Amino acid sequence: MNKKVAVLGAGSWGSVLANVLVENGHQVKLWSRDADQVAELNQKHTNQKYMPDFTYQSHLQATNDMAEAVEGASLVLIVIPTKGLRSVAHQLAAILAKIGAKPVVAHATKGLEQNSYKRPSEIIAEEIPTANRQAIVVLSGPSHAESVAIHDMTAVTAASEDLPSAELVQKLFSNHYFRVYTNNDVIGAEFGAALKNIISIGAGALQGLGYHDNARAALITRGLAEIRRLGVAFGANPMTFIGLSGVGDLVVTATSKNSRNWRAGYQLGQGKPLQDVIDQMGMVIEGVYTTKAAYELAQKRHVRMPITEAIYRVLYQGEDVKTAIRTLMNREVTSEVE
Ligand SMILES: NC(=O)C1=CN([C@@H]2O[C@H](COP(=O)(O)OP(=O)(O)OC[C@H]3O[C@@H](n4cnc5c(N)ncnc54)[C@H](O)[C@@H]3O)[C@@H](O)[C@H]2O)C=CC1
Ligand SMILES: O=C(CO)COP(=O)(O)O
Repeated sequence: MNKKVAVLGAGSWGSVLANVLVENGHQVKLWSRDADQVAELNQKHTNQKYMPDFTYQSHLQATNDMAEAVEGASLVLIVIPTKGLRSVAHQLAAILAKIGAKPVVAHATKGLEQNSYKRPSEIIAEEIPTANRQAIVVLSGPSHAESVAIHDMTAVTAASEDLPSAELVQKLFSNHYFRVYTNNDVIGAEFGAALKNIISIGAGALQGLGYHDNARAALITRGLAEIRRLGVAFGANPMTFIGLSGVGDLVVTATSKNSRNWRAGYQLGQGKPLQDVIDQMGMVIEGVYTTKAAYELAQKRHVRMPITEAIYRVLYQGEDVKTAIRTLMNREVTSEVE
């Protein structure tokens, strides 16, 4: 089954996912807004800013023209940071309406929109009318671009309310190193994906301060408890949080130096100012923004998220990381299961 696929966003994850599809024999057009990056991808098959030292398949074609990328595609996969997702979905909607196309639209974005607290699939659903798309599919799970690029064994989830659409994504992506499961819990998949970024910052900060294995395990486990609480409050299936898009993604990002969120947390733990961390990363640190959205959402819904609250105080109220940890540990003791 050879299909035409458009991938919108040529950062580390979009470009590597596009490369997987090319390796699977599909015709892929990778769109980027950056003309220089497109030229580099087409001429040298590299993407130095986002995937230094990696060489892409020579059949991977990049373009600066979104309409050219989308023409004839059965699947359009959007891999843009949450902040830019709405504007890209808006541009895509205009093109789909103009050419009268109706592809499956998937995304691999992990975050919540500032102020609206919308999940990525909600943003896409608002921007692209059903006349111009099939169901929306969420591609999520433990998957650092750097590991997928070197064919590390990877398992992820394609979540959609529409099983055939999830199965299309599953079929297009699955191969000997990349295994895709389906799931119908879009809400759970998206909350797990967004909120693990917050805990990953915390895990990095602990390591930056010199804490060890027990501290990391405690943070991951109690972090998962509050991720689940918020997700379930919005209708997620609790079981999703023990799956790939839940604990799976949490473990990979809270234990890996490949994680931008972990690296950001590590530097914060070592005392570097947040703005310097953001400026020097050169890639999106979704957790910085998701922390604010999740904190506000939890306050509105009266969901307890003590770790998220602590990280919010560090990122947005200038609290010292050590003080935040002390406050967390000195809270009144409680039952594990609530
Ligand atoms: N890097 C990874 O290993 C993984 C990343 N993700 C998620 O995928 C999403 C994208 O992440 P990365 O590829 O890592 O980001 P990145 O920082 O490497 O690249 C982002 C890309 O999006 C483009 N972009 C940003 N705003 C835009 C806008 N308004 N219009 C057009 N293009 C825009 C940038 O030019 C860049 O090409 C994030 O939500 C991230 O959490 C998910 C799984 C793995
Ligand atoms: O979501 C990811 C891996 O599954 C990527 O995490 P980072 O954004 O922390 O790099």
